[in-house]
Amino acid sequence: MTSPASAPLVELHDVSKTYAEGEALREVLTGASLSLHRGEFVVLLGRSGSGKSTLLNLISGIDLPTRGTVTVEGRELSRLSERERTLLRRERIGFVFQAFNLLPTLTVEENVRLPLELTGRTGTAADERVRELLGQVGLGGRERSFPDRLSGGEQQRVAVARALAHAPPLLLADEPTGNLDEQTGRQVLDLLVGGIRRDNACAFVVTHDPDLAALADRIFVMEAGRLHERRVKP
Ligand SMILES: Nc1ncnc2c1ncn2[C@@H]1O[C@H](COP(=O)(O)OP(=O)(O)OP(=O)(O)O)[C@@H](O)[C@H]1O
Repeated sequence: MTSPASAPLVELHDVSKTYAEGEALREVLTGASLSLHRGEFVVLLGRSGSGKSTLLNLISGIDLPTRGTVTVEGRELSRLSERERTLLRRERIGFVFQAFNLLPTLTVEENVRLPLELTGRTGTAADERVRELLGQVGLGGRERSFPDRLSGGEQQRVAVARALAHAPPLLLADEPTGNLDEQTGRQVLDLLVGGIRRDNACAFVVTHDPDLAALADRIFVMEAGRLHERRVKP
């Protein structure tokens, strides 16, 4: 039997996803299998429309597969209620999106605090965590700014701090450096990789960025709905 320490964090077994397009059915993901473990930084490459976001949505339980199984920390997502999937996502997964997705009416500090509040963590320990994270991403002193006062890079750094706030074992990112210049992208990347290494978490990151792919422990490529693992040079 596999010991809990080495059990995969995420396991996809022969997963397919079909969407209805008018009368027709279109399979956008075919027979995808994959295991992700804590401590790994894994990159997903692939052309536009190849099925990368679909895969992220299935891993996070936003969407369910047409065939096959998706298991997160030993829980098969299709067997959970919608409410259970929402809680699992909130407590065990952090997200970083290309478009930052910060809440515009909340300050920087409030944005980062949100995942802690949603998982019932308040008080001085939560305050301390928010302060520490904002320091780590170089935004100490900007706590009370609103997102629209920040540059794109600063907003993405807040988004990284927010995704890491509740120390989720799984971090999903959809082109986290897509809107950033090279130097700022690199900073965001270092924060992301540093954060998951510190927390012994796993990051699964969709990107077109070769710098990001060069840091990966493993690389997957999506080609027209089929997932392949690419050898990474030692
Ligand atoms: N809800 C849906 N209903 C119908 N078709 C969908 C739906 N979601 C995605 N698709 C289709 O599935 C295919 C894969 O889309 P997906 O968003 O996963 O690709 P992607 O690799 O993330 O693309 P990009 O890099 O452009 O974001 C596309 O052809 C898309 O039109």
